[in-house]
Amino acid sequence: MTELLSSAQMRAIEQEAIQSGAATGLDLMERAGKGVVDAVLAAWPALAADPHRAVVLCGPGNNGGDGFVIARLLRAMGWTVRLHLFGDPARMPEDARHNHDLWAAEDPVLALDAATVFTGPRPDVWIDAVFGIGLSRPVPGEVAQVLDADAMAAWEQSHGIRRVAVDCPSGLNLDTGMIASDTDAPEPSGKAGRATMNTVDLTVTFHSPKPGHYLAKGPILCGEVRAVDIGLSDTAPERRSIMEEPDPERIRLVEPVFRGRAIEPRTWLKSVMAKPGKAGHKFDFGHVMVFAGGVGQGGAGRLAARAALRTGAGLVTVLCPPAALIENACQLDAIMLRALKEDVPLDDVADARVTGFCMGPGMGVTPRTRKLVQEALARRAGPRHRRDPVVVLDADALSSFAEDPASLFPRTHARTILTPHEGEFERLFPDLGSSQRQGRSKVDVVREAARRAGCIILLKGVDTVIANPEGGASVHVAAYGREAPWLATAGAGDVLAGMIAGLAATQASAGLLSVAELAVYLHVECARRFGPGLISEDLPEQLPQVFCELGL
Ligand SMILES: NC(=O)C1=CN([C@@H]2O[C@H](COP(=O)(O)OP(=O)(O)OC[C@H]3O[C@@H](n4cnc5c(N)ncnc54)[C@H](O)[C@@H]3O)[C@@H](O)[C@H]2O)[C@@H](O)CC1
Ligand SMILES: Nc1ncnc2c1ncn2[C@@H]1O[C@H](COP(=O)(O)OP(=O)(O)O)[C@@H](O)[C@H]1O
Ligand SMILES: [K+]
Repeated sequence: MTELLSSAQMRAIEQEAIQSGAATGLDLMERAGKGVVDAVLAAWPALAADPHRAVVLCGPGNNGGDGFVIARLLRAMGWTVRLHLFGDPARMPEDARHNHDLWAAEDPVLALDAATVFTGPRPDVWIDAVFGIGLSRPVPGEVAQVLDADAMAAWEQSHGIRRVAVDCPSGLNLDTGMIASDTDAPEPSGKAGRATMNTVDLTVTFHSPKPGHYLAKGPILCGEVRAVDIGLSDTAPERRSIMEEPDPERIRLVEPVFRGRAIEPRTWLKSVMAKPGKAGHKFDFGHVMVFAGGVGQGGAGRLAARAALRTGAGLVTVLCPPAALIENACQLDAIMLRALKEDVPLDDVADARVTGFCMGPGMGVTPRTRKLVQEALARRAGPRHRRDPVVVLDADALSSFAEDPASLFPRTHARTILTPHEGEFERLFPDLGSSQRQGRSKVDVVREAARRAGCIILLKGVDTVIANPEGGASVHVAAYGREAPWLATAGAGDVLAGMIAGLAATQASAGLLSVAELAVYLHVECARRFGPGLISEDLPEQLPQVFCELGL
């Protein structure tokens, strides 16, 4: 997992380095500028062969200061650089001002407006160093015009220009992934409130990536993200072991990376899953009960059940109303089946060996669903188990509490996870819904929801955020080479709920949040492995091959 640093954490680490005498602000700016130039040449080695043309856009703060360093380094390599500044040099912070002066002593500082920028010759490389973590309000109109997606069309063959952002495409908020003028939900298209913001090919950030590179519009705008080392040390770098829950102070990115290095995925899988390398009886790997709906409503539950079995649960049973028994019996083999009559308590059908409940998909939004959820949440660990059964609440199990979410929250426990999509999330947390965020990030609201609900919350999407009540949070993003648009298909969420239940019910020693992280990762791997044409039934069937390819 890579730790994603907020702007405030990044500033604190920088200040610590400066105050301790480890580096000066100028050193850091020089290393940042050099890091960008190196990253550009590494991304497009042909650019290193001979001098090219660059346009560098600089802003009034230290992001602009980085831009002045980049311009100077490219100039020293013989490049032709046109530099445009937004803001008053006299008011720039000291280090940025110093780099401005080094540039201005030899070359002009041009105005940053569309007329001046686009009347110059077509560059090979375009560097956006206008705003970074210091963005505090919407980008001013004249700058927005220059950064507009269509503006570059003023040059011929503009698609061939290599577009590079320093820290972030200017206008992107690195804490939230939103564009400064956004007031509400992230849109999938990258359309900003003002105009369509330009996307870049490469974003070079410093020391560690930031949440905004992965949340909301970040993945649409940033192209590829490279974090370059500028010699800062962090006092809290992934202090925890790989299977521990995240540090409440930090946000982590779900990926097979540990202590800053890529690790073999199997190391991660083995640390989270119970089965690899262990002998045991089927009951040693848990029993998941999945609740299915009535006649004609069983598909979602069956999908979840199949996913639970394929992820490694020793046994999986589908519970359904008696009238739906035949329908389910026709479709299930390895998965067991039991009828649950309307007036029968859960304890009558679930013995002490049940280690997980998956509830919601297809169950129906009914008082009966509410009652069963309450009964599942009241169950405690059986004599052979250390932990209470995991309870995964999805879909109708969540919507059944829409009228009175507060009646659910006192009953949840540490082995409860709610897996809403945005609509279900808004039903339980109306003030945290996507139209109510007002500058709060998806991580902020999921953390708040987890605190309120007293359990783990996983809010789905291209960016999936998982948080626990202590504030630990993870982000998984299906982007940057792991796109999975095939998951936008009915039932994909049911499969995810089943995967979480199946992994957690095995009584793996990793915590539930770590299990959920792995489930989300595997879910996307399954979709990517199958690719176009995927329907939800295909997802669990990919698991054996995905496990194999990940080295299990
Ligand atoms: N913090 C660190 O550790 C490092 C920071 N560096 C660079 O410094 C940047 C942060 O520098 P700053 O804190 O100076 O912030 P920025 O340079 O991102 O922006 C701050 C400046 O922009 C103005 N501003 C913000 N939003 C505006 C808007 N919408 N319209 C007009 N003006 C606006 C502010 O008044 C301020 O003058 C980073 O993004 C990074 O590029 C690097 O030099 C390396 C080290
Ligand atoms: N475009 C996409 N890219 C990546 N993941 C996606 C995409 N669209 C949907 N998903 C994932 O697919 C699942 C859909 O779940 P959900 O909305 O509950 O659907 P359903 O109720 O039909 O099962 C979630 O895990 C979500 O994160
Ligand atoms: K920038």
